[in-house]
Amino acid sequence: MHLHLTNSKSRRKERFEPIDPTNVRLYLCGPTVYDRAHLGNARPVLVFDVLYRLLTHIYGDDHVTYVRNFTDVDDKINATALARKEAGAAGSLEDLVHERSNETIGWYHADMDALGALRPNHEPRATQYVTQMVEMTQILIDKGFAYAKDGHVLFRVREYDRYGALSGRSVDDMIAGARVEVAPFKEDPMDFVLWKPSDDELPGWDSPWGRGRPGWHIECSAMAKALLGDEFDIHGGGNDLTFPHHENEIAQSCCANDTDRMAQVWLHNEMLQVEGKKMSKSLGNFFTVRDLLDKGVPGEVIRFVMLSTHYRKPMDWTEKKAEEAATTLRKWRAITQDTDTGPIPEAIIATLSDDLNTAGALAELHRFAAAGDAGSLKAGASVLGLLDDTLGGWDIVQVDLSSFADQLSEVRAKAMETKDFSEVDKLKQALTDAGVEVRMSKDGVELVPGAGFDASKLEGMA
Ligand SMILES: Nc1ncnc2c1ncn2[C@@H]1O[C@H](COP(=O)(O)OP(=O)(O)OP(=O)(O)O)[C@@H](O)[C@H]1O
Ligand SMILES: [Zn+2]
Repeated sequence: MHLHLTNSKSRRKERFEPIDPTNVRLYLCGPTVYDRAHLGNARPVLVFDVLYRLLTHIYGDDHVTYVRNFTDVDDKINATALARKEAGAAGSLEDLVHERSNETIGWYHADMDALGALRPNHEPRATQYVTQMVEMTQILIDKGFAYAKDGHVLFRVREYDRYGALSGRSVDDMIAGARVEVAPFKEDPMDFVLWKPSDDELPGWDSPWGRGRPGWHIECSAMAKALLGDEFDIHGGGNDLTFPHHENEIAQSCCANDTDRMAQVWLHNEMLQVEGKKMSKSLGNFFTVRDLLDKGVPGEVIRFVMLSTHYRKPMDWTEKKAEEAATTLRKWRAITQDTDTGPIPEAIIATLSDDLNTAGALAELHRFAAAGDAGSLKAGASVLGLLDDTLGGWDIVQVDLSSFADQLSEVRAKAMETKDFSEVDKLKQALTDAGVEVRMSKDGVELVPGAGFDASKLEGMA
């Protein structure tokens, strides 16, 4: 059995052969740490988490190196720090910038942990690799691929004849379709920034081109090189990063390192959407992972919903999907409660090896559940990071809601006679507050625990 992945570079599903099977190397572009992650930001993390789990299963725990960076050089981080300083916060601006990044990284860890995403082997912060970024920029200048002008350093896109190969577009097409900035310090509007000057009061680093800071793209090229080498196996991110970010990473790395490729496989997830549009900060159509967790949706339910659509397809988050996931997980948790994990079923590995078919793997788990094969269910689920004892926020106490349904029927019957519905309303409210959906019809009362169901809120009421 072999792992196959769709390589964005060839636009084909290819058999995966690691460069070095004793050290399979992955890089995922991480978040810019200026604010809470929205649900869309969690998608690449969960896709890579399953990939990481699958690769460690195939090649061994100590034979996979997974790097995900933090971009902690950013105007919005600086803006928050400045606002805090102006509001009288203690410490230098530099301290406040650092404080903001640390705070956001803490949130990110808490949120992704709650989704059961394993921590990567390395989580470099851009600010720790500025020396390497300056070095790489200097190499590009020395080779004629970049030039310095007015405190800026720019990459000369027309010098790299393979530019555009990843997205399969010509430079001219890309210029036509992109918002490329024309600036007096650019030889060509297509050229992109490797280094730019920094204001005196903002964070900056000394460089041969004056005090400044790195551009976003060079950050990933330098961190990937430092931790994974000149060429590595799989590079990923959302497909919104293909152009220009990944195209620029390839240009920088290949030209600086004299290589034909940066990564052998480029893996891109499709977008999480809201009414047909990418969920994004700039469109304002987002909610955060924390919003959902705070509403009582267990991390495991979020994870299940995200994995129920193949990573190369766009998807929506819906309440209905969350309800269904919660129902399934509650059932599976009940089945596997006292079960020892069995051997990992081949069917799960085979399905995931077919381009990370997570939806297919969930269908396999449904089959194990239907057949009452609790050992395979638990073992198979572990590769997807599900049914894990460490996943919190999840009430697995099996409550019998039937006594509440009886109670509600009784009070309702009484209220029909007295015409005083206050007791009915009170009980209904208590159930709703505990995350139970109350359905009343003339045929009776039906109670359905929702994704945010919290059994502890019903204690002492029956
Ligand atoms: N709606 C989405 N669905 C799936 N992945 C997404 C979505 N939005 C962003 N991503 C991915 O999240 C990761 C982190 O991206 P980044 O920090 O640049 O996001 P951001 O700038 O906070 O988000 P936005 O794109 O909303 O402005 C990237 O891999 C990006 O491709
Ligand atoms: Zn990147």
